[in-house]
Amino acid sequence: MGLNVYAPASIGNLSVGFDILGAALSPIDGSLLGDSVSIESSTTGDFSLQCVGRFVDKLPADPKQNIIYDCYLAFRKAMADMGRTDEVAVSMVLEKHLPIGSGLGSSASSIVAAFYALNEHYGKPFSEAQLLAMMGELEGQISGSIHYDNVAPCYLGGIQLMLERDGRISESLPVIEDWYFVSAYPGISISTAEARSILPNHYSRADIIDHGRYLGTFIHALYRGDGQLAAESIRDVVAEPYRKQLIPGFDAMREQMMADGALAVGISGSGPSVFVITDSKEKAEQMHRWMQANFIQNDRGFSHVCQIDTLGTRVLEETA
Ligand SMILES: Nc1ncnc2c1ncn2[C@@H]1O[C@H](COP(=O)(O)OP(=O)(O)O)[C@@H](O)[C@H]1O
Ligand SMILES: N[C@@H](CCOP(=O)(O)O)C(=O)O
Repeated sequence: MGLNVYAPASIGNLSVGFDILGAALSPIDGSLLGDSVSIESSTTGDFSLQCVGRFVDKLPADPKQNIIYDCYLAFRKAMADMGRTDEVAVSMVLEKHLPIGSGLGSSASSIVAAFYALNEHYGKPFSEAQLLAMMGELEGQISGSIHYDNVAPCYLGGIQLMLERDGRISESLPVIEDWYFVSAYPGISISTAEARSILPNHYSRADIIDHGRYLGTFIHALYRGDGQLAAESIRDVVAEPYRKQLIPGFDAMREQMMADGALAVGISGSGPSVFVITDSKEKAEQMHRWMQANFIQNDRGFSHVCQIDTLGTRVLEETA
């Protein structure tokens, strides 16, 4: 029996919660914005990985350099640690729909889809919390330090707040139902590890106070269902001031979106994708068209009107 698992794109940080907030996204036109992984028992007895899809060309040529292979090794080791050593290997197919270094949680999407598929395939040996811990570790292997703000929303859906306590890595926050997100990827690549390395090691007291106030207000406003206050609190004093120069036209884009009635604008993850929040579908569609005409740099770029994906990672198809 085979399975096809889909893991949605995500916005790390949501501007106001560096490494501690993240949201999963679904395009409102029903298209899938995320990687998917198919899995079945290997007929040769060896592990195999085939990669297909629009953004496959920037993946490492050797399947054993793909993060999916590391997920497989980590999963097998964890099963061996629980005494399951005689399991049959698997054949996997990765459909790479998220560009690498896009700020849309591309590596997280592959990692989450792979672990979810492996767990389903081998009869769910691990709990949600155990899987999430493994996903975070693999994400940390890529970006240089463990951060759950992509893997958690990608896996669990919604807006996730990282608690990082034993057994409670992340918890869902309330979602503002009428928020539309325009998610625009300009078509160039930024390495997460490099975008982390340019950030300061220390911040001023004023920045720390602002950061605490904005994040606290954001979470308070979500629980009150006050979308206006929540959006006004989406301000980034930690990363955007340092990362925005890596994104061509960022300031002009922000100015235009605010003039067009955006509730909030920010960098998606470590960029170069950006997100815009509005409470009107019509405005979101107008902003999406502006992004297509003005922000996207080349034919690899794209823009989508999205809402929060509350489902998270799921099985799309089971085959006999
Ligand atoms: N399945 C995969 N998906 C994404 N990146 C992968 C995958 N396998 C290996 N990689 C490597 O991991 C790194 C991901 O870079 P990163 O900037 O963290 O991307 P993103 O921010 O999009 O997750 C790249 O060097 C890429 O070659
Ligand atoms: N919190 C991380 C998020 C990185 O997201 P990605 O989609 O760019 O991998 C960071 O800002 O470094």
